[in-house]
Formats: sequence, C-alpha cells, structure tokens
Amino acid sequence: MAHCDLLSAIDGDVLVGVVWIYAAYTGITLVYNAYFSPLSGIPGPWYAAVSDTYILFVAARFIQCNTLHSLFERYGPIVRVGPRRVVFCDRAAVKNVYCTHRLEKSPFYKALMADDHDHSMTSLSEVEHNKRRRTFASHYTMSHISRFEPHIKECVTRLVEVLETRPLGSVDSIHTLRHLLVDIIRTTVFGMSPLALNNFASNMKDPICDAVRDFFLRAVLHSSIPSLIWSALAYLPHMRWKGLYQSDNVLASFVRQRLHELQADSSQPGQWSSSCDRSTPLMLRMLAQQMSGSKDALSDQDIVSECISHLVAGVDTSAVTFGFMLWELSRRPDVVQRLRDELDEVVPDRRTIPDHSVLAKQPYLSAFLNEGFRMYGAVSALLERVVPDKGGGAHAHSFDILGFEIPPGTIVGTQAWSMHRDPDVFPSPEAFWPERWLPSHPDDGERLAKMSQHLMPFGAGTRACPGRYQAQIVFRATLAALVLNFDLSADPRETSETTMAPRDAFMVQPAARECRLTFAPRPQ
Ligand code: HEM
Repeated sequence: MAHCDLLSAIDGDVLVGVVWIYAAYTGITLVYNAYFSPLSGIPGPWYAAVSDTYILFVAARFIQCNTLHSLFERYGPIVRVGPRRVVFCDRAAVKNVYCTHRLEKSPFYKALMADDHDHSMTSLSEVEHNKRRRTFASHYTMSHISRFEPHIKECVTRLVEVLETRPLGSVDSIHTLRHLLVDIIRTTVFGMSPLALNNFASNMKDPICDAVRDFFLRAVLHSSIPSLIWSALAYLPHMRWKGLYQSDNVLASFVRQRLHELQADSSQPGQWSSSCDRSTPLMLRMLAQQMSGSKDALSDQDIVSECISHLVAGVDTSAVTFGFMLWELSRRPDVVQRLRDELDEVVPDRRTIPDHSVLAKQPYLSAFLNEGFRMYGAVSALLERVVPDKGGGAHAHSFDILGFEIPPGTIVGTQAWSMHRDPDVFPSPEAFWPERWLPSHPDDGERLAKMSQHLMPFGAGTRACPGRYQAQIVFRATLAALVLNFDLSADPRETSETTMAPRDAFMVQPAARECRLTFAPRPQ
C-alpha cells in the first residue's frame, strides 16, 4: 500500500514537472520569438510573430490574402507574419527572391501533389524543377501554342452557340467557363476532341469539370487534416463531400486511361518521334521524349501527375479570373461600349472570331485584360520560398530583403494581390479602370512601364506560369466573342458585392463560389 502511495506521489510530481517544463519552454520560445529572434526587428503584429497559429487561423477562414494586404497597409512593404515567416510587397524584393536568387519553394507546395506524386509545381528544388520544366517548356512557347488557335476558336464558338441556345436565365459563368477550358486542355494537353461543353449543353454533369473545381480545396484540406482522420473521412455519407474527396482519383483515372490509349495506339509511335515541330498535344510530346530515350524523359507515373497538374493549373485559374472579369462587364456598360466600339472596327461578322494577331493589337481590349489580371488574377497565394543556408556559391553572403537580414530557413513570399494594389503604382487600386493602362499623354511611358513591372498574375522568375501565352490567346478570343454576341447582366439577389467578395485557399474565389450572370443575345 505504502509502495502504491509512493508511486502515485511520484507520478503526480512527474506530471506537474512535465507541465512546468512545457510551460517554461513555451514561455521562453514566445519571448525569444518576440524579442530575440533575428527577425524581431521586422514590423508586424506581436501575436503573429510569436506563433504560427495566427496565420493558420487566417488561412482556415479563407481570408489570408485580404488580411495580409491590410497588414501591408498598416506596417509597410515588409511584415513578419510568423516566428519564421516574412512577407513583402516590393518589386526589387520580388526580383531578388524569384529571379536573381531563385530560392527553393517551401514545403507548402507539397499539398498540391497530384495522384500522390510530384509535378513541376510541387518540385521544391531548382535542379529537380529544371528537369521537369524542360519536358514542357517548348510546348508553351507562343509560336507552338498559337498553332492550337483554330481549336481554341472552335471551342469558343461552341461556347457562344451553347449560351445562345440555353433557355434565358442566369448561369454560373465560372462553371460554364470551366467547361470551355477543359475542352481546350483536352485538345492542347491530351489530343482529344472537346466534350465538356456538349455535356453542359445537354445538362449533363461533366466529371472532369467537377473534379477540377474541387482539386485545390481538396488539396488544402488534405494537407491540413491528420492522415488518420482524413482516411476516416472517406466514409462520410455525403454526395458533395465524396465528389470532393475523390476529385484527385477521378482526374488520375482519366489521365491514366488517356495515356494507355495513346500507348496502345500503334499508328502513333512513328509520328511521335518526328512530330514535335507541329501542334503536338503535351502528352504526345512527353511520350515522344520517352520513345527517343531523351535523358529528361518522364516515367509513365510522372507523365500522369504532370498532366493532371496542367489540367488543374490551367482550368480553374482561368475560369475564376475570367468570371470576375465578366462580373465587371455585367455592371460596367461604359466598358462594354468601349470594347464594342473597338471590336466592331475590326470584326466584320460577329460570329467570326478574329485571329489573335489582330486582337492583340486592340489597345482597349489589352487594357481591359491587364486590369482584369491586376484585380482578379486568381492565384492569390503567397508564393512561398525558403531562405537557403549560407553555404557556398551564390548564397555565401547573408540574404537581405528591404534592408533586413533574413536568416536561413525563413519562409519568405509575396502575393500578387498586394503587388497589384500598391497605390503608388496603381492610384485608387480598388477601382476597375482599364483606362489606366492607356497612355494619357506622349511622355507616359515611365508610368506604364512601372505598372507592367508590378503586374505579376502569372508569378515571377523561373517558376512563373508556362500557360500565360495560352491564357492570353484564350482570354482575348473569349472576351471578343462574348462582348460581341451577348449583353451581360446580374440579378443583385443572386450576384452582388457580397457573393463576389474574395475568399482564398491558394486561389481566390468569390464567397459564393459561383458568379451567376445572364447572357442575353445582343440585338442585331
Ligand atoms: C489566368 C490564368 C492563369 C493564372 C492566373 C496562372 C497563374 C500561375 C502562377 C502564379 C503560377 C506560379 C506559381 C508559383 O510560383 O508557385 C503558375 C504556375 C503554373 N501554371 Fe499557371 N496560371 C494560369 C493559367 C495557366 C494555364 C492556361 C496553364 C496550362 C495550360 C497553366 C499551367 C501552369 C503550370 C504547369 C504551372 C507550374 C509551373 C512550374 O512550376 O514550372 N497555368 N500559374
């Protein structure tokens, strides 16, 4: 008995001791983070500096990009938002981090793995990334991607037909555009015929569109929920949840099946090895690299994960950005009129979409797109990078941002959302004003150049978006076709400032996760 009492007394003392040690350790860490860390000179809220809980809390409420933006407004162009996390909003720092030093990506990107495998976006190191990027860089050059222009125009023409023949009433413009973009990527990446817009026209669900829509949210949830709980969540009996949970599998099965079809198609291999100078879909290009024994060739599994990533990176980014632009058109008759005045000059027939070479020369159309990318470029995420050890080579000296020395291991990053809202570069940044991109007097070059240097909806440096030329072709053709053929309007009970308020999880989305608009055929 006395023995048991002694044990429980010891157990009690040990427990109290452990609690004390833990409390002391936490207290010392908090004090160190707040006052003695090499980052303590960087401005920012004290509660963000002491623990990562603050930034996690903000991210969990899907309000990270606006919250960080208000911190920039309050503290200036560099802010400490975690014990080892610093954000900045400065053009020179962007060049330094993404272009000159090309810092490695942070482990956050691993959340975006596809089919549980890496792809270019989730490859953290430069070396690993360079190898991947070489397999698709030539596919996305303007000269190669513009060979798909006839296919892109066919898809946009089909979109116009589908919208014309629908019963009048509102549609979710973002989901509608998703179908257009899936069809375009079916052609450019997979060499398949369009299908999604036909499904949309027949009111049938398109499983690829739904899976693409859910991919990013699933990725963010998957990475923040412990694996045991995540596995248990597979059994939740809720249709919408099941769709979201399985989105990665749906995409993987689709892409794997296409790979097998192409591999089984015995008429193709001869063509593959010589076809890379024509308009070759990306997957065929990758198979041709395999066949030719190229040292950069990807394995089958790597082709699958890479192609999934191009599908998800290309569809929702474009659909959401464009959806926000359409929302602006629905409430800005002055902007619609200017676009029509310009386009009517060069478009003899509204049903015929002009070539990209013609559309790219229209100043107001380009100004509109620049303004749309500025305000609504959908990748709002912090483009996180890690400050390397002071080893040898390029990083032998200490790393510096805006005069603050940043120690190795610190996560640093910027968000285009704030770069695009710097009032010194973009006066009245919350106003959608395409005219700001047009010269207002002959010596306006410096102002315009400064705005262009700050515009980074497609990221910066070696990891910047390879799909930006494709996006330019698609956006110009779609904008011209929709403005020429439809009057857009929004019912304020369905679509308003409140439903369109930005919420973000890697990508920005309207709060309602949709943008309902009416596309009424434009009177002749
Ligand atoms: C409005 C449309 C688009 C926006 C706003 C956008 C934005 C971005 C951004 C900001 C990045 C860099 C992310 C980082 O640094 O971590 C990126 C990467 C990427 N984007 Fe896009 N993108 C768009 C369209 C597309 C299209 C159409 C495609 C392809 C069909 C595409 C494919 C990719 C890929 C594969 C990457 C990863 C590149 C790499 O890591 O080497 N994107 N995109």
